[in-house]
Amino acid sequence: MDIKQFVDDSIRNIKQTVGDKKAILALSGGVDSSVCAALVSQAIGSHLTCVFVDHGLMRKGEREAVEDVFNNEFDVNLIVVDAQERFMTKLKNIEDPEEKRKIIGEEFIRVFEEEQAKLSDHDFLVQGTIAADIEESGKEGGKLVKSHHNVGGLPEDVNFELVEPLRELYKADVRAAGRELGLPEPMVARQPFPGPGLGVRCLGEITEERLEILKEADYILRDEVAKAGLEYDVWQYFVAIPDFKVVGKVNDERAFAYPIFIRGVISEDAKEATWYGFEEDFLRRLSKKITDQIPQVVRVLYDITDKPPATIEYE
Ligand SMILES: Nc1ncnc2c1ncn2[C@@H]1O[C@H](COP(=O)(O)OP(=O)(O)OP(=O)(O)O)[C@@H](O)[C@H]1O
Repeated sequence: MDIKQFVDDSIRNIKQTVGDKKAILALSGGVDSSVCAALVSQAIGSHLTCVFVDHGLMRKGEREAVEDVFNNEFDVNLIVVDAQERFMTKLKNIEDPEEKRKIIGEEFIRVFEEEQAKLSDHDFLVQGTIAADIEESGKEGGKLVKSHHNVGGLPEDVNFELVEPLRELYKADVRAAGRELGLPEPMVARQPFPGPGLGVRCLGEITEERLEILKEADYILRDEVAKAGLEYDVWQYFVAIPDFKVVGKVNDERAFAYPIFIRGVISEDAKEATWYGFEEDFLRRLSKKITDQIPQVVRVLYDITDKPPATIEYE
């Protein structure tokens, strides 16, 4: 595919469709919605309003990266909604993974609807639907493995006209379009990240304490992977934290603190995955750094399970 041509044609089409009206887009900081935002902004500039919902379940630095790029590099109207407390309140005492996903998805839609209600002069809704999304949703009779978190779930009575400029693209082309539009490489090359964010990596009930530990450990892992130049070798790598403690020994004293799980996999399409074999030195360095920098972690476990029988994520 000629990406430059695609970008030019899309910008022209979007200009024609939206004209001098306004459009709204839910921006997650993920590849699809970011590329969509960049593309549409080239066509209609600040007539595009991007709503980024900070539910507190993003990785460390992600909100700042989105703010930096879309406030400074692109001419869009960016609204960042601080919704951490709202989400934490809804998620209190909820342990079941499916219920957690459902609550996060529903609450996201509610927040988005509230923002959209304030923008009554916006006639278009831009969605980062890509070819694979359409193929996936077209499949009949698939068993529910995980409930889906998507703006596709927005209620039907919303009076918007849809704009979906990426419908015909596969992921590699979406990334290429992002590069063509000048999005920063970390945003364009971002590894797959679950819709409910870190909510499904903070196992069982989500607590602020464990969420913080998770964010720090995940930050260290990403930093080490980047330093080792492995970002493009490992398909997905992340940390999960369970909701139980284990015994350790810190400064010659018994400690009762958290273990964390590290997972790294390679995969083509997430349907199957093989665990990634990090070098021993890498794992030693990582484990030491995490336990040195995060006193609440006394054990680092590396997951050596393929999918199947495991899934990539833990919940
Ligand atoms: N925290 C959020 N703030 C704003 N929009 C969001 C948020 N989370 C999800 N969305 C919206 O919901 C869509 C679907 O979310 P999902 O997590 O399934 O991502 P996706 O299909 O991989 O797309 P993306 O790459 O844009 O994240 C996103 O494209 C985005 O429009």
